[in-house]
Amino acid sequence: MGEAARITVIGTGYVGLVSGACLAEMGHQVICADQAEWKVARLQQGEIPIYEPGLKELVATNVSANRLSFTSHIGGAIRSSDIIIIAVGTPTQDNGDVDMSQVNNVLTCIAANAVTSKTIVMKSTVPVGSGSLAEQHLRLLAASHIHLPVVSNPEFLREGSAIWDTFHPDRIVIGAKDPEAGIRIARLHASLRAEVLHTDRESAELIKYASNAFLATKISFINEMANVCEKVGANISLVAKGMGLDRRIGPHFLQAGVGYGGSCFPKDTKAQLKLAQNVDYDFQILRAVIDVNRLQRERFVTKIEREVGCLSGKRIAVLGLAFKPNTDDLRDAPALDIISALQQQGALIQAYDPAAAELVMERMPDVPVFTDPYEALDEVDAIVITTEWEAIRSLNWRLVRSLVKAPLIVDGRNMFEPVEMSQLGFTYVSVGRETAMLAELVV
Ligand SMILES: NC(=O)c1ccc[n+]([C@@H]2O[C@H](COP(=O)([O-])OP(=O)(O)OC[C@H]3O[C@@H](n4cnc5c(N)ncnc54)[C@H](O)[C@@H]3O)[C@@H](O)[C@H]2O)c1
Ligand SMILES: O=c1ccn([C@@H]2O[C@H](COP(=O)(O)OP(=O)(O)O[C@H]3O[C@H](CO)[C@@H](O)[C@H](O)[C@H]3O)[C@@H](O)[C@H]2O)c(=O)[nH]1
Repeated sequence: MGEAARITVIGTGYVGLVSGACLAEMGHQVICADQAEWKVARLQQGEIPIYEPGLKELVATNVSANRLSFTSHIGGAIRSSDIIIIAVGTPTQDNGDVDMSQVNNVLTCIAANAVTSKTIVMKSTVPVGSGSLAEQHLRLLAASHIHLPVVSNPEFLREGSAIWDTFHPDRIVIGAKDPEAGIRIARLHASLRAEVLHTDRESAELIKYASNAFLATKISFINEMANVCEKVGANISLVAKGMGLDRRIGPHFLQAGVGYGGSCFPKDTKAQLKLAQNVDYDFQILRAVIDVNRLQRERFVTKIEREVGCLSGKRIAVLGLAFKPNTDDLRDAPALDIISALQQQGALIQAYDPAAAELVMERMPDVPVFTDPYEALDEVDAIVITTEWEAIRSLNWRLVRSLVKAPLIVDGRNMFEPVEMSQLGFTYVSVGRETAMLAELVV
């Protein structure tokens, strides 16, 4: 391992908490600071405010080893560290511009509290040029003898596998104007055997948006292919498999369904589109990616209507509410839009999610959410699957068949083999495989 560093991570959300705990595990001395006192209080009591597999254990181990602590006294945390990692939120505003207010508040706080020079790491996803603006902001506010170089070190972790991703990154991107600051940040990750790409700061900032935009493009592309499959009687699972075997394409992010959600792809694609507009460039592909993703949710609701008929008064079980499995994150979760659309047409929802139930009850108090999936399935006219949780895959589907009023499954994540579900007595409708299913049955 390289030398242990004294680090403060500001923002203890999905990224800050995971990064802080992982850096502590790598041997560094880490303070996680957040302005949300309730969050810090829970963390100090050993509770984890989010659901992320393995995080509770990782935090506990490093707190016990005195390498990790939590505070809401951000100034004190800044003063006692040499490296400050910014991991606060950068939501998109209604016009597509990135809301930098959380980052700017942190910068002001750093300038006010830095009595010695420190390296500032921008881990939040920020538009190109933000690192340069941040450095100017700090230079204006901090004492003149204090050196506060800003290094861009975008984060690529996925929720649900965030710890694995942090310890096994495909690459670590470091964008620095001050080469020594860049090397200092690269050294933090010396114990990981990962490729480190040193770039200028602007390129590093853009790599993050470009990566998310490209992954979102793959998803919208495969969803459009799925829509074509439905019209021509092909099976999108086989089409994706055949495409993915080409090493130039690769098998990942070709899972058709209700489209992408979450805290990143929706906001980062919109931000990138706006960023291009701001420099007078019309990023046409990205506009289509965003439109296709919105339409994919609407198409899915239409598909449910087509199968169920008039939705008024119909009981619908919606299985899986978080935007993806293994997280409780509901930010831009397709399930929530789909539930609202079904409710607008008079459907009576019975929802289930293994991790996000409590959060949904807070956010949508009129939606009954069950923690026992079988209760959600009782006497329903249709089952709608919106997130591919293992807990849903491993349900006793024979038992489910006996509980429901009508044996109809509309699967927005293509979780099952159509033939197997048909053999269990269900009418099974998924995305991009409907006609292919009929063909298989005929054979
Ligand atoms: N969630 C992901 O999977 C992911 C992955 C890669 C990158 N990112 C990027 O990382 C950044 C953080 O995302 P997140 O999902 O962790 O956000 P989040 O909303 O979960 O967490 C942000 C935290 O920052 C705290 N905060 C806000 N202003 C503060 C301030 N002035 N001082 C101290 N704390 C403050 C909030 O209380 C909150 O706990 C965003 O820019 C996001 O785009 C997110
Ligand atoms: O083939 C696929 C793959 C994903 N999805 C959906 O896409 C969304 C995002 O999934 P995923 O990328 O696994 O999760 P995130 O945690 O949002 O991670 C993305 O966003 C993060 C925040 O920027 C980045 O750090 C990650 O690299 C990037 O994968 C989810 O709704 C998935 O259901 C699909 O519909 N089809």
